[in-house]
This record gives sequence, C-alpha cells and structure tokens, in this order.
Amino acid sequence: MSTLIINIKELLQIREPNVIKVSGEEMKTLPSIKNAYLLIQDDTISDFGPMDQCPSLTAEETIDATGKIVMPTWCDSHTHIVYAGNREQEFVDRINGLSYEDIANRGGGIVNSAAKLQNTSEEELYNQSVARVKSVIKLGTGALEIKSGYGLTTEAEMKMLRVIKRIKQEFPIEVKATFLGAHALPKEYKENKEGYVDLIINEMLPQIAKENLANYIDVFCEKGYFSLEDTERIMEAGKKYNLQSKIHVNQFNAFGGIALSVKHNALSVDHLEELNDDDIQALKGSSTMPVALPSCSYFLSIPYSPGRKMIDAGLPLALASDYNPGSTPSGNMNFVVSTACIKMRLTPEEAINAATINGAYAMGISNAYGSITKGKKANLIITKQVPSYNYLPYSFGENLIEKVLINGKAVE
Ligand SMILES: N=CN[C@@H](CCC(=O)O)C(=O)O
Ligand SMILES: [Zn+2]
Repeated sequence: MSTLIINIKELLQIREPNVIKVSGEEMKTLPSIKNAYLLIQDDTISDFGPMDQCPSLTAEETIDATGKIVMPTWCDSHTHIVYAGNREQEFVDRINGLSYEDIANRGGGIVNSAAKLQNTSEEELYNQSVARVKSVIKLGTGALEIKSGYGLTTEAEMKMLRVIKRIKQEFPIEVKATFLGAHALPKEYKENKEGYVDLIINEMLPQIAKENLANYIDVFCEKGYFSLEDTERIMEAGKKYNLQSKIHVNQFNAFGGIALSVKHNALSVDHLEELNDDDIQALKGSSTMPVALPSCSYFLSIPYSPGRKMIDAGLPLALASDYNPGSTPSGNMNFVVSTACIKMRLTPEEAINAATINGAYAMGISNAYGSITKGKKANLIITKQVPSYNYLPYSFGENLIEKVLINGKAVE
C-alpha cells in the first residue's frame, strides 16, 4: 500500500536517522520543508522533499494537504491511562480547599484508585482504558508509555500490566509498559514500608519479568511515598531484570532523587516541578531525559517545571501528559504543548521538539518514532488549514487535527 501526501504547506520535524534527542539551543530549531510531499510505503516513511521534486508516480492513495501542516504524531512518554473509575469527588474537594496532600492523608489519592481497580474485572478495566486510548490517538498521539501502579497488590499490578499488554497487542500505536509498584503505600503496609518494598522486589518483579510484562521500572520518589533508599533498592532490583528506570521525582520536594536517578542511568526523570541548581547540574552531560508534565501543574495548581531554565542551561526536555485520574485527567498532548508555551515559556519549536523526538527518546523508541525520517514509522498528524505551526499552540483548546495516520493508515 502506498500513500502520497502532496502540497503540504509545511512538513515539520525532519531529522537525520542519527538524531535521537535534541538539547538546549538545538531545541530552538524545527527543521522543515515548505510546499512539500511525503510518500508512505506500507507503514513506513519512504521519501519526502519539496513539491517541485515530487516523483511522478501513482500511489494507491493521494492526500492533498494544501494549507495544512504534516508532522510526526506526539510521543507521550508518561501516562497512567489504565485506571478504573475516576476521582471527580477529589477534584471538588480540592476546589473546596483540601490539598492533594490532605486528600492522600485522608486515605484518598492513589490508594483510592487502587481500591477501585482491585474491585474492577480485567475485562472492564480494559474497556475503560481502551476508550481513553482511542480518544488520545484521535488527538494525535502515536506512541504511549503506560504505567502500572494503581494495583498495589501482586495480583492487581499483574492485572494492570496484562491490560497494558493487551492494548499493546490490539492497537497499532507503539506502547511501552512501566512497572510502578512503588506508587503509594497500601493501607496494609502503612507501618511496614520495608515489607512493601520487599514485596515489590521479591514477589512482584520476578513474576512480571517472567511474563515479560514490563519494559521499564518506576518509583514515586517523594516525601511521604518512597525515599531515596527505597528508590535505589528498586532501581537496582529492576536492573537485574534489565528494566531501566523512569522515575517520578521532584513533584513536591527536591531532595536528591535526580542525582540518584542519573547515577543509576535512568532513561528519564519525570515531573520536576521543584527543581534546584544541583538537579540541573546532575542532569548535565547525562543520558537521562528530564520530562515535564504541564497538565499536572495546571490541574493541581502547583508550580510548572522550569523548562525555560533547563533548556537555557543546555539540557534536553521532553513533554508528556501524565494522563491519570488524580492529578491529570487528560491525555491531550495538544494542550500539553500549548501549556508548555504559555506557562513554561517554551517556543513552539521547543515544545514540538519536546513532545515528539524527545518524547520518543524518553520511551526508548526514537530510532523509529518522533521525526520525519526515511525508514521511520509513518505515524503522522495532518492538521486542518492553519496560518503556520505557531498557530497550533497559540489557538489552545481548539482541535486543529484533521487526520491522524498510524503506520500509514488513517485512524477512523
Ligand atoms: N505523582 C504520582 N503519580 C501520579 C498521580 C497519581 C494520582 O494522583 O493518582 C502523577 O504522576 O501525577
Ligand atoms: Zn505520573
């Protein structure tokens, strides 16, 4: 099957195959071709260039993209999209004055979602999650990392990871699974955190590894959740099963989790709403991708990650949605990109780089996703007619996506 897209107003994010992430100054540039064509063979980008060099071939399908932007789909490297029910009551409680921390201390928060998930069948959990996955694909997401962490028992964590596996098998988008057993302390372990970390290491991890249910391992490294020592134990245990880490860190407090994650060669450190100069120093020259989650800051009214400062310090930055029922009940990456521009002062070029090639890096897939490169997967967004790509983050809240192609095929 071949598809030829012609008269593209601007083809965005064209990269050589060796570019797997962009950092600092490089993020200011979004290489593009104006008035372009792009050819897809089966599921792969096979050729592209300026219209005046468009080969005279007859493709099985031709799409006229006059006035429209074509770009890679979003790579959302941090989600908790598999969950049961919702936490709309906590949303109202926060409006009425309770903080995220108050709610967690009252037995709400993550353990509230865990109770719901434990009482939901695997089939029902799959059905609820699939509805969200379908909706984010329509919003332009073509690669998705999904975490466990609302199970908090061996059985329920396995249930979540099996649902993620099924999504991986049944959807054409790229899916990576992350084991986040250390998301919160279950009530039964309230006075025995070490016992729960032992359970994660000695029971959950071996079973998950045996069934090959996870690609990465994560810990919520935060005061009141898991300490540096807990995080280090879990990262080291993950390494024994070849699970590289992606760590929730610096959401509410900065206390050395970033340096620890870098020391253990984490693929990414995520959240970073509270970031100090030592954290920035620790990230410099490392292979660990910092990931900001601006929709979470928006929804919880907490500080935005200092993305401007990180990029100005020469660091790379990725943007992800954090789609979850408690802190971010939205997986809309278009909103994430707009919010990063509006609230974190990223330029549109920086924000688009952060949500495509750098997002792909933060989930270990930038060899095949995240840019317009010959041989990469034909996962593409075709926008509606727009004045320029700046208009995409500018016109926040408006759906400017006309068509999404995944593996070369239009999403219905
Ligand atoms: N901070 C930790 N985990 C999720 C929120 C979990 C929840 O509130 O359910 C996050 O990334 O924001
Ligand atoms: Zn998260």
